Amino acid sequence: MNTSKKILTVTDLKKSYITKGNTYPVLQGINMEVNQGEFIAVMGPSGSGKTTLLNIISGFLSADSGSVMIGAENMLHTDKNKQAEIRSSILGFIFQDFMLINGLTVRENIYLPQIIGKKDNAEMDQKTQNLLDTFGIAEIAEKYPNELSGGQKQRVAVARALSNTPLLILADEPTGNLDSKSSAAVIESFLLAKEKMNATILMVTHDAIAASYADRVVALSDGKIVKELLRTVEPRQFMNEILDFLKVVEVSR
Ligand SMILES: Nc1ncnc2c1ncn2[C@@H]1O[C@H](COP(=O)(O)OP(=O)(O)OP(=O)(O)O)[C@@H](O)[C@H]1O
Repeated sequence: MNTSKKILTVTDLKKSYITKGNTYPVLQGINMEVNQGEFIAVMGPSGSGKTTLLNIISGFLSADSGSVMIGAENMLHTDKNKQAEIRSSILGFIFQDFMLINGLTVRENIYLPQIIGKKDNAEMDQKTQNLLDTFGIAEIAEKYPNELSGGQKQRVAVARALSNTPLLILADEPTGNLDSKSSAAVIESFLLAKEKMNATILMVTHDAIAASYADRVVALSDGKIVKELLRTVEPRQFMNEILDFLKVVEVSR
């Protein structure tokens, strides 16, 4: 079920890094809208500003100007405490290296983000169990992260990111370190989250196969969005469109 409710609106976002007195513009006026239930891939050459964009959206990094509205909140004009509250209540994160807590079981890792929401224990237990079932990881619920395969870890990471029912999931190269089977497990998890929970996913990736399952590919080059590709065809065919496009961007730099 897709609605057209806007989850994220980025307007004229600019960011420069200053190194040894020199200013290097990285984001040069990014405009972008994400609707609830959309799966978006952000692609572009190395150094084009993808991670910088994700870090600003999540409030880990400040911007020079522009706005980042997440729901009704402007991430750029809230204090650190409010940003932390937004991160724990509205956002879900998936990192390349999973960031699971090694001393906690799979079940406990998934349970943890809910604690901040002050729900009752039975409700949190039930939510955790639902996520374990949805992502096919109930059988490994009592295992610890170092006892899991890469694909299993990533499925746990996706379940954990959904645990506090976030408005928006931010994923930075979630298939970056994975073999093709584990990458497929991640993408299946995203598609499942979208289908069953109407999750909204913004994924930074170099992986054209992963991106080919997105509803939309936003292509960054030299700090600007140079193209948006809307998926209207099957993933395999869409991947060819993405690869053709990326070739053009690399050559024109
Ligand atoms: N903390 C920093 N200080 C100075 N420059 C930085 C900093 N972080 C990133 N940069 C520079 O900003 C540019 C964009 O970096 P960013 O990590 O956002 O790119 P990216 O598109 O995510 O790259 P990749 O695909 O290689 O991960 C790069 O030229 C990088 O060297």
